[in-house]
Amino acid sequence: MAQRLDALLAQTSLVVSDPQKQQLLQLVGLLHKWNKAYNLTSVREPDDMLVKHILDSLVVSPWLQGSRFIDVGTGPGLPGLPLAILNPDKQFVLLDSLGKRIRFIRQVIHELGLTNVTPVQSRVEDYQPEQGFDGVLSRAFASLLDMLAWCHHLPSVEGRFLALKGVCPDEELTCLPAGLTLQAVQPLQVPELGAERHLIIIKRQ
Ligand SMILES: C[S@@+](CC[C@H](N)C(=O)[O-])C[C@H]1O[C@@H](n2cnc3c(N)ncnc32)[C@H](O)[C@@H]1O
Repeated sequence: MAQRLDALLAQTSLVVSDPQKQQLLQLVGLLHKWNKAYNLTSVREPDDMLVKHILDSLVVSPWLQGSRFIDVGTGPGLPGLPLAILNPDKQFVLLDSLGKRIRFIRQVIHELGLTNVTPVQSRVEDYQPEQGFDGVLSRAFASLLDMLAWCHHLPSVEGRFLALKGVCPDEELTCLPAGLTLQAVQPLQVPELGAERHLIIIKRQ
């Protein structure tokens, strides 16, 4: 599994230390183990998890600007946990409404010794942070327009939405809510995924 991770990372420009690789492999191990009882993801095989969950999350890292991020509808911590492992100098709130997913994230934090992750069990609409975030991350959470409606209170004045999507949601991009503007549609290359990925970056006007 370690060689497989190295081979995948070699197809990216990401710089990942040996301890970080170890933590990513531990995360896959825990996902695989807990998935049997908790049904955390439909991706069952560790090898598939490396591509579809770990690499698919890590490729967002170059677009993280700032120091405080929230991953809404994080499920079992995706993309938040891989990004937190790769960016120990940044803080990540991982939010989901389901208790069993937050319990899994707490276990990962404990076993990997992560100090930059805060799990929160809440519906995103009800969550009122003391401070806005530099980035609001989402993957497989909701339609773009629903996500923007439910999360409008989360970014700081300069903060941005970073939505990880498959095919670019062109139609939704033509009707963004007032006060928001499209900053970029960034195609992402996920090694060996064989599917389109895009990062939609939206900021305040
Ligand atoms: C399809 S899963 C995606 C999980 C993860 N982001 C991923 O990419 O694998 C969507 C997650 O959003 C959570 N969710 C749905 N509506 C929510 C809401 N209003 N507030 C918080 N979490 C929500 C669900 O509990 C679920 O874990």
